[in-house]
Amino acid sequence: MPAAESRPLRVLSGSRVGPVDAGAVPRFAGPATFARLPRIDEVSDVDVAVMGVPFDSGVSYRPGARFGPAHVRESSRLLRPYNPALDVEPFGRLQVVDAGDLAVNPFFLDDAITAIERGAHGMLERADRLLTVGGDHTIALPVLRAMAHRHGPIAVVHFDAHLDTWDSYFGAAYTHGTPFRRAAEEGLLDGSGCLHVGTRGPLYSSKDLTDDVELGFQIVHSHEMDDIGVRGVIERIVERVRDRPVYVSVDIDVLDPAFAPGTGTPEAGGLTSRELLAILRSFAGLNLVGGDIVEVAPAYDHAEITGIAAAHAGYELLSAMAVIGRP
Ligand SMILES: N=C(N)NCCCC(=O)O
Ligand SMILES: [Zn+2]
Ligand SMILES: [Zn+2]
Repeated sequence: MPAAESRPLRVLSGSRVGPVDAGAVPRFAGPATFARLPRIDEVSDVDVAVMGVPFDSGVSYRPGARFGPAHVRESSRLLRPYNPALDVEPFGRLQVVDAGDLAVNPFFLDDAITAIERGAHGMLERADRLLTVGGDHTIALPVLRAMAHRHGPIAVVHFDAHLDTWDSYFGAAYTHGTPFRRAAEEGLLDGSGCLHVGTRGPLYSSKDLTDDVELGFQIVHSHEMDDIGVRGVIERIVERVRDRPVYVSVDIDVLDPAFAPGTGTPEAGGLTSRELLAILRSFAGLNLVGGDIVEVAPAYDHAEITGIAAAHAGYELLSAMAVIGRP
């Protein structure tokens, strides 16, 4: 191994600029980008952009997901270039960049939603695929608008303890509990290809479930993990999504609070991080066009447990995209 001073500071692979080399610059040094990837202004071509959306004005309970993007970046410093589970170097296959944070209005929610849609739209003109890091789940609606603009109505695999197809809260239509109802109403979703995974906990009434079906969703409940296992869940997803363009929305509260305490609306009885990562990894066979990781609220996190789970979820999604993009 050459002395640190003579080594390039980044892992390079052909024309791709990868993460800062942890053998040259200690991984705890320097400003955080996702997985220590280059900033978008440091490269010319972009395959996948990771973009922060620090916004939590749509929450119904604990606030704090506005600090999610910075926390997930900090918690992603230990990710390494090679993913043995998929036998892929995601950042060698694809040019992945950190596109920084969108600056959105924390006081006027309508303004914020417009800005997020515009920001996602602009990013998709530069990058083939977009992974956003929230932020509360409200942000999925404007991102889906940008995705549907590009791909047409889209299949959504939605990991969450919650349905997020509720109608309104205190008369407000745009909240973190309503993005997928609005998306269905706006015709953004392919109603024959959507499903929730990890749903659990008390609802407001049984009508929540009948409404949800009418909006085009199937459900793989959290407790079904015990009966059908990871393989069974993957089969259910693949059967539903098939070769449709698919958007993967990961609300970190899909994990049990033991694996993700740092979130705003925690529910007992969730997935393990191992289960979630295995399912995300399997998406290497799908037509994955984008995704989000939302609801990380660092004030309730300890030892970066939630941040690390979110960082690894992002890494598996990027790895799956890299396998799909393989020549
Ligand atoms: N999207 C998240 N995390 N939560 C939605 C919960 C809405 C509710 O409390 O009814
Ligand atoms: Zn949610
Ligand atoms: Zn949730």
